[in-house]
Amino acid sequence: MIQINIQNYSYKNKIPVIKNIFINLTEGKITSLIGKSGCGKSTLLRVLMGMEQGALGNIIFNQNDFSLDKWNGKQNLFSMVPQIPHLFPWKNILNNITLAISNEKMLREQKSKEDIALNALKIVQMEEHFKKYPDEISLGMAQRVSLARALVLDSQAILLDEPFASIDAQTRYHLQDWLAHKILETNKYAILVTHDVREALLLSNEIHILSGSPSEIKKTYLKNEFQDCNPVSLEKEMIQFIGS
Ligand SMILES: Nc1ncnc2c1ncn2[C@@H]1O[C@H](COP(=O)(O)OP(=O)(O)OP(=O)(O)O)[C@@H](O)[C@H]1O
Repeated sequence: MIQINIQNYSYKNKIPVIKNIFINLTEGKITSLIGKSGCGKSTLLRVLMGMEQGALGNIIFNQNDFSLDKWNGKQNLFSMVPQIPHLFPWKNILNNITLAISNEKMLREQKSKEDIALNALKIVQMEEHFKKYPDEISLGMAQRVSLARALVLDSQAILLDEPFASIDAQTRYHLQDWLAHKILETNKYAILVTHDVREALLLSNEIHILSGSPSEIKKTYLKNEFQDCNPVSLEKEMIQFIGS
């Protein structure tokens, strides 16, 4: 389990954006965060990535207690799959992945960076496209490459920031199902930020609703509580909490 405790975080203007965030992540499962635009979901992910510093709180993993005041971009517990995949257009798909592989990983696994990258592309079913360039693949395929890149970083947890937001409904449906299986198969922990209540209900083990100013967790839904509920009335209830 990864225990996340963010007491608060403010940008330099000192106005707190988030407070009292307690989240427990479970191996192989997806935990979703839902909230209004601007409530601080991406900020929360950026704090976990060590991209924003100065948060108060701690992260506990494998009996290690990491204080957030020492947390920075060198952390290797989390990696992120952004909403828009950031692939280098001048590198082919294979080299977009090899770039993310450290020399330590190569030595540890006794494999070339190319072999490690091809294996990650295989997990996301993109190995046959390895020679293509980012402008020769679809957005859904680019999202899978972005996930492969997160996988080679060897982080325990993957932070997914609205990964399906710009993808058409049919591809999204396919990728959602596929993603949940990959998280389980690779034993990763995952946080999914989404605006889509149905997506959260479909994929998550646990859903946290963020609202207020500063935002905090207003309501938590556990899978064993929501899996047998009527999805339409549950969706209505959640939307009310999102707006509160
Ligand atoms: N670098 C920054 N400096 C100061 N304030 C910021 C910065 N980045 C974001 N904010 C503010 O922090 C708040 C939360 O922004 P954030 O992007 O985390 O929201 P969000 O919930 O992810 O929104 P969305 O759903 O639209 O992506 C907003 O009020 C935003 O204006």
